Amino acid sequence: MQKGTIQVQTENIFPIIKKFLYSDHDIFLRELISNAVDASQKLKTLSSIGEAKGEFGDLIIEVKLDEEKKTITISDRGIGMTAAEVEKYLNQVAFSGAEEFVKKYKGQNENAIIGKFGLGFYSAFMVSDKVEVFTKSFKEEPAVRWECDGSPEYMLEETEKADRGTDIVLHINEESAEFLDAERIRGILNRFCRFLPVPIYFRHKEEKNEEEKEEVAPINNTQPAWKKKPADLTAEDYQNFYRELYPYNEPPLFWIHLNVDYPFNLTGILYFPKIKQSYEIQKDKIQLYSNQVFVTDEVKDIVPEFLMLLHGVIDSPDIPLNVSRSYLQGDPNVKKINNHITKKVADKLEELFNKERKEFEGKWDSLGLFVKYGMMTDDKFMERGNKFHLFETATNGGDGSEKKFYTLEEYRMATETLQKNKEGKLVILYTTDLVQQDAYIKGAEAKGYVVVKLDTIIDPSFINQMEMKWNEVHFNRVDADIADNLIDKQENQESVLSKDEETALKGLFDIKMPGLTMTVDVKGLSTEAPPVVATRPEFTRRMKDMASLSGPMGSFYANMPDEVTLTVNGNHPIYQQVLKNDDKDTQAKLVHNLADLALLSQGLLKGSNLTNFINRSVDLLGVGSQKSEVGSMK
Ligand SMILES: Nc1ncnc2c1ncn2[C@@H]1O[C@H](COP(=O)(O)OP(=O)(O)OP(=O)(O)O)[C@@H](O)[C@H]1O
Repeated sequence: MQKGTIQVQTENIFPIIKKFLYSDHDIFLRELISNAVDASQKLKTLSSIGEAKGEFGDLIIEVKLDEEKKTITISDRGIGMTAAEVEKYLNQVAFSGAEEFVKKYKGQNENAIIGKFGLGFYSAFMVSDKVEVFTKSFKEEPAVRWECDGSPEYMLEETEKADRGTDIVLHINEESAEFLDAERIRGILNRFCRFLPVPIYFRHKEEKNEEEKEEVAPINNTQPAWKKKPADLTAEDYQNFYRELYPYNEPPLFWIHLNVDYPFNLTGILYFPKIKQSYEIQKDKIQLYSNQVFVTDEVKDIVPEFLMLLHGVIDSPDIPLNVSRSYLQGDPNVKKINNHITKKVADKLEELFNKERKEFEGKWDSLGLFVKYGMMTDDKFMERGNKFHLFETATNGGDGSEKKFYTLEEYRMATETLQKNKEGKLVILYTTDLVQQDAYIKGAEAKGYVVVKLDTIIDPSFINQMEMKWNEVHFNRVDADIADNLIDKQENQESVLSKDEETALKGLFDIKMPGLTMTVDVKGLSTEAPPVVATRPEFTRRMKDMASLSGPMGSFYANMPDEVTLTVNGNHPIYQQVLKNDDKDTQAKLVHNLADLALLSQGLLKGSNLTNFINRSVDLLGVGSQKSEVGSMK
């Protein structure tokens, strides 16, 4: 057997690193500034344990753009490197001095160090023909200059440098000329470095004036709210931070401050935004940071799908950032983080619900969306959500009191006696349109039923899913049947019409109308109920609604005729007259009009059907008055 080490040819591997290390070239600046932050943090750590002596002064980082010389220089006042360290850290690709430092100084705030892989520095070659490093260690050793043109050969020599720290000079290559633009650099700094813990100043050639230089403010906020202790923050602080992140948004509803040390490291603030319209929902508003370095705002694999509606910041050094994104889903830390966030969000909602129910109800318009979405997509969250998911009543019940909110349990208690069907299932009555379904809501309320409002974009799917997930619950839209039949209790009603009369009446209502498939049912309802009620069976209506939301096949189904049931109230006095009318033509027209009125109240009378109704009504008015004239002449 033979064992050995695979040989890697640097000449071959170097171009690959340069080209494929990061797909996004902007990140060279993030990597080099992260190194400068690390160098500054290391100095603080060493000084705190007495290994670095003396004053270390202002640990600022400067980014200088020189358009004429075509250079970008990143300078720090951190620990610097000795010649030996340059050899070790910069000449060995994938040897991370950061990792070495973290291991050596475990327990000394090592989480503040960003570097991990020993590759970041090489991203400089993605945009440079040549990279120079001028560095002077905090140790009493001469400064050195390192130079490399991106080939595996480098140059290292002693040099003069007044201050401790490192200057990295990038000689920007031709293809990367875009980075010689001050606004472009400012944009990258704002994106990646906005919350780094060391002040960063951006200077470019135009600001030669020394006085002006003093006035330039750091581009970053070194102490973002999520890094502070919740106890040290007021509501205003949280709101201000939200405004800093999203200057154009309305103030958030509330927020959750995340702060975990174990078993993984996670800080952050998640905000619940105010949502006025469900179509406004924007995903991908959460920003992901690693040690205050911006990483991405595509958090798809890190937060549960339904929580992507939230806004804010998550910061974790434990999320493997440099690895391929598809790997994230399987990463155990990511899974734990996911579960933790879900739990925290549920905790917060439950706490608000228990402690400030009125306020919670007031925010239900926006909150409902998260809660429902969460309950549909995450079974663990559903268990929690059952406690604070609310049904809002359609109306205030006509007694001037406010609208009521019920949890499922409360709804069950309030309606149990009236709203159980013959199978013992609880029937939840809902409306999707307060105006359109007004008559039906009133009808149901008159019977003592509680109608709730489920009118948002996700409610149709929510209803379908909850019927499967909740036991013994059935949803019926309030116009799915006449009020008497909404809860299927199999109670028989007496009709004043004889069997023959019922058959005759049913025959009269056998009307054909384009775009509608009608079923007619003659029943004895109360004399006050309308003469005809049009209802759309829950099941077929739902199918059609769902179909209209989905692709081309969907629109095929959506264009199928509407299915309608006409319930003819045989007890209504009008039929005594209609049945006695000898003028068959007028009789047919009267019946047709009664059917049309019912369809009209369901919004189903359209196009030629509507035109016909109008013409027929005019006709009937004419016939009616003619007849009475004839009568009076007699
Ligand atoms: N500005 C600097 N000051 C002092 N040391 C530095 C500086 N830049 C780089 N180094 C040293 O060079 C090493 C290699 O840097 P590099 O960016 O390649 O890797 P890293 O920061 O360790 O990890 P990552 O690939 O995650 O960025 C660093 O760990 C550090 O020891």
